[in-house]
Amino acid sequence: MPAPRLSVVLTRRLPEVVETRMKELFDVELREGDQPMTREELAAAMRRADVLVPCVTDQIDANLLAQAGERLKLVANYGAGIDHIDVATARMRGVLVSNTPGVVTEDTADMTMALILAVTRRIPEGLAVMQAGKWEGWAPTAFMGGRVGGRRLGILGMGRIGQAVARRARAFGMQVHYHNRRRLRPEIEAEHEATYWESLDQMVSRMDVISVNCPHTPSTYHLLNARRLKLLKPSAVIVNTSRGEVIDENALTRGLRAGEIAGAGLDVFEHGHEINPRLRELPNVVLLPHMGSATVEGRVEMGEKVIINIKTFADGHRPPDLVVPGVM
Ligand SMILES: O=CC(=O)O
Repeated sequence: MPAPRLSVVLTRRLPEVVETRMKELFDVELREGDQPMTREELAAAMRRADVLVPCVTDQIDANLLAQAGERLKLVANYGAGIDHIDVATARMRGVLVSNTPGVVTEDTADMTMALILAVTRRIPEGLAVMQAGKWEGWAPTAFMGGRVGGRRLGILGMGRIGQAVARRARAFGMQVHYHNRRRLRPEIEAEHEATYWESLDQMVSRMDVISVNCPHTPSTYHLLNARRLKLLKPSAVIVNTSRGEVIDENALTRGLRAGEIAGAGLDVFEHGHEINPRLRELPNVVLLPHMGSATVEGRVEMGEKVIINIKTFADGHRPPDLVVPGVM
């Protein structure tokens, strides 16, 4: 007799091709609307599923895991970041967690570069003038931004995405610097022509652009706190396509308002989609709705990764993208 199909509950709508493939393979429960589940709905889903497929908008904390049913065996996250999942508690309760690394790398690095260009070249200001029908023609001193070529880029977190940003930045003529928990192997560092800074304080104080590309973990929470933000040159720009919690958003907002920081490009925020309203008022800030990995190709590949993780688990093996507590 074939083994019963796994019951898989999706907390959000996924691209259609992903949902269709999942329906062929598993006993899938799709979400009807595209609103995130409430906590009650999440708790109920975790009681009836063998596998839960959440994403960044779902907080899978110890409290919810304590309410999970006996049958919940795998949380197959749709996304690379797993800071919304209490992986250690899950593991203690015998629930595995997997994610979708790798497939978000290039798209997120593209978005990082787009933000660097948007802020330094004042693209949103130009767009606003055009959309308002207020352009009065070319002028020698209008919309002067800064040239990215020759600027020093400090990458905070030189993992897969940080290195993909480095490749792009060099193609734009930027000088690449980085800070990482561990220094890269010499041949990788040479490949990126990157300068390593052991001291984050020193790197922050010398860069023209800082790009946040490290995951959010207890040790990176507010890594760019009020004290470090004060070290930035007043001409410096910060971009963040990783997680908002790495920057103290209120301190950043104060610094931008006071002219102590020249600009920011933010795709992620400290409190999900609750954004410090003052950020929206600033002309030197480009805000995006967490769309770093949002390409059709990327979102389908993320779904394919989720499917491979579930299928491998269903076949009795360790999911290839198993998240090990404490390793991210
Ligand atoms: O933010 C997106 C992800 O974690 O994949």
